[in-house]
Amino acid sequence: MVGSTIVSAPGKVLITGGYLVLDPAYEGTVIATSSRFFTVVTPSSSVPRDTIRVRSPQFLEAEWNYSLASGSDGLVGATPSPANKSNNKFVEIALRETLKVIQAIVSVDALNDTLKDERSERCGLKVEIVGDNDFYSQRRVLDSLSLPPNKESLDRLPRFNHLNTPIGDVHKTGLGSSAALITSLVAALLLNFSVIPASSLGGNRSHDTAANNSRQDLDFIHNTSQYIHCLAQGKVGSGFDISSAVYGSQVYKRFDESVLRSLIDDSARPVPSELLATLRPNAAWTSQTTPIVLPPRIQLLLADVDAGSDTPSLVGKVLKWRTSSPDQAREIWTRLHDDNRRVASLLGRLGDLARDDPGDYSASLEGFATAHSNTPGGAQCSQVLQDLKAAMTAVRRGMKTMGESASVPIEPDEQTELLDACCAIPGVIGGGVPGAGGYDAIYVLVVDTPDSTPTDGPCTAEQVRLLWSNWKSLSVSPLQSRAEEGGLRYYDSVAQVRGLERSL
Ligand SMILES: Nc1ncnc2c1ncn2[C@@H]1O[C@H](COP(=O)(O)OP(=O)(O)O)[C@@H](O)[C@H]1O
Ligand SMILES: C[C@@](O)(CCOP(=O)(O)OP(=O)(O)O)CC(=O)O
Repeated sequence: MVGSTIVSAPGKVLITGGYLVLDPAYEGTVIATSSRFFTVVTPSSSVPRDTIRVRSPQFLEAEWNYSLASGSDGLVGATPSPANKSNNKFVEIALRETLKVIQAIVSVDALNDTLKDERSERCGLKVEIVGDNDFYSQRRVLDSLSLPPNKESLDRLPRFNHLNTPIGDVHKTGLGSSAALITSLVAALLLNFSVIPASSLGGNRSHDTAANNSRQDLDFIHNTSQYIHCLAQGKVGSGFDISSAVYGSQVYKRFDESVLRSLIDDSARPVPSELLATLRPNAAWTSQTTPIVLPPRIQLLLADVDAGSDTPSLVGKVLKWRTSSPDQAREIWTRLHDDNRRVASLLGRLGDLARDDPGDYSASLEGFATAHSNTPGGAQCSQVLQDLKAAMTAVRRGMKTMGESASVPIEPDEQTELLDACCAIPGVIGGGVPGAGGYDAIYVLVVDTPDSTPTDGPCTAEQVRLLWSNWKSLSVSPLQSRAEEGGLRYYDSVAQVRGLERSL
């Protein structure tokens, strides 16, 4: 096969369920973002034969070569070249383990046949990886251009902007770069070596059409990506990030970690047939995903507060406290569980109301956004909006209580002050600290005003962004991401992705 295989996977925002989702008894609601990671895989004569060359053109010193050679077991493995200037553990493990999985399905001859250029001569494999700007803090870039950290400045940056730094020095924003990277890379490799047909990924698909694509193939990509991500991270997390990268926005319940435990703990590293037996979709994978879509005209806003909390250390402390104070923890978990479920179910209810009576829905949103209780809107819809606001406030309170009880800054006071100010703006439904919380980021759900609607002043989203740019006690920088429902996507050519050709 000659030509590029291009796959993208979205980032994530866990709006409810932080910490709870680590336990299979509880779920989390995760929203996939419009910000995506793209992997482009091309058999190419510009790369020496028996070599995989990976480049991340947004970073300095970000080229890694891997030599392909058959080991004593007859399997083709990928070994990092000693000339590489740095390691990339996530990429290295993804290449090594995906190649193993591929060879459990296709012969070495078939694998080598794929590595041919347009003249049918043996060649190497070029792998290019880029992520949307939101995955990395752009503050330093904006500073160097003397631009303030606001939406207008970010809109001026090219897509897949070069960060002028090695990957290890970049500040992350919490959208889950490694999960989106691994998922897009694993999928692109499985497609390139014809283990999975491109049709299983679809194009701009919604959850409905995804159902028509091969769920089994998506599940296989999911299981393989979960395994590789756990191996690279050195732990089995809840996996909500990989799940949303594959299937899109959803209510997620984790898999039982025993399905991966022996593969991760096996220092001898499993052989391809063992890997395949576990990673092929089977009943041991117990995760549950229920697609979720934000209701029409409800917009997700995100901001990075650039203090960067360390998720593993927060998680360790919270889980330790949960074990040492089981009764108090159970009470908090139970209450949060109810409030989290209420948020998901009210979002679904709003979506139903929008479908059943769009006029009434719009009027209710207008009333909510302008805080005019006399705006003609359906009583039912207005009530659901108020209930959603109350449920989101309760979730915030629960997360704050969890943090205070475990002596961990899940929603630190500085964030509380900021979120309270956001939530006081008419049209803001609620907000919170995504995922594990800390000083990382905040999210806010707002009523969106259609461009065609004449407004007296700035719309809710603009008012929120104005608040952020004038906020003094924390440096708050907006992100550009919107909520999206979709997961993995396949593209026929780089021209289908705005800014991709220029960035490579
Ligand atoms: N553009 C990229 N190209 C290659 N590898 C990347 C890229 N962005 C991130 N990574 C990999 O992901 C790692 C970051 O993973 P992690 O610390 O888990 O962050 P996150 O919380 O964003 O997932 C980096 O060290 C690097 O190995
Ligand atoms: C605590 C958690 O439940 C949620 C963490 O969510 P984040 O979005 O904060 O995660 P990182 O990408 O690792 O920063 C841990 C988990 O579910 O694995």
